[in-house]
Amino acid sequence: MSTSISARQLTVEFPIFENSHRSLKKKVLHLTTGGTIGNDAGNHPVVCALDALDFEFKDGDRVGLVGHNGSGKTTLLRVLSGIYSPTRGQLKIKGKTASLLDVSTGVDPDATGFENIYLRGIMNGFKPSMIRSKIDEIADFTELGEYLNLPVRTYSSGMMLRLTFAISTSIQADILLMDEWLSVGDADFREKAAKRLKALVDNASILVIASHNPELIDNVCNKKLQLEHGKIVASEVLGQASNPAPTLA
Ligand SMILES: Nc1ncnc2c1ncn2[C@@H]1O[C@H](COP(=O)(O)OP(=O)(O)OP(=O)(O)O)[C@@H](O)[C@H]1O
Repeated sequence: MSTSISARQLTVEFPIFENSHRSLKKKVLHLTTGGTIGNDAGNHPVVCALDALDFEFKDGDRVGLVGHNGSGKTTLLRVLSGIYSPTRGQLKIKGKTASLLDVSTGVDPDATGFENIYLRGIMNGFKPSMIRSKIDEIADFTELGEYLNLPVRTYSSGMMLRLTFAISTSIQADILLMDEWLSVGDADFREKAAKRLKALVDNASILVIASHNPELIDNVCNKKLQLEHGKIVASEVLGQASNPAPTLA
């Protein structure tokens, strides 16, 4: 089965629970950032974060989402990952999706590192036997040793990132979703993490990444979609992506 993502008139609106929305609307009307403030069919105020998007991504696509703050990049990644449902329109996804958005979401601070590896596997729908087969590899990659037997609330932020990065990148998927290129840990770990991430990206059929770094988009992507106020305002085919682990500022 070939991997693909197809959107027709894909729209995501967020209701605004705010009494003074009329004055709010006036205030934000002239801002250059953010989705458009309007009303839904029931005349309730909403932010239109994605406004009737049409696009098609196929095998081999490395899509870079660019645009100003609040233009809708994260909302698009979240709707592709299933965190949000479209308010209107259609979204058809063929293939298994892995999301590297919000990698720390769902971590239980009172559970140990090992238990968190297991819990995340269950949340991702894996059978216990499958999780057990991956645990050693994930544990080795973190280099956290005996700390994996301690509750993660005792971890430093760098240790926590090692764990969540190792867990999130242990799943092979057809479609990979990223909000900026992940870069974690101290110098040695960062190099190791970059290799692991590159392997994951290379093996995915489709990559969709949002970034404010033009160099990253040029290095990694072969398509660029520019969003403004929740709409696609430009779509560009880039040169052949060389797909290296990018150097980040
Ligand atoms: N949960 C939410 N509730 C209400 N409005 C939201 C919510 N999430 C996003 N928005 C609005 O949707 C619009 C798009 O936001 P989004 O986070 O997708 O932008 P972005 O392009 O990822 O921005 P950035 O580059 O700053 O990360 C913005 O106007 C934002 O205020």
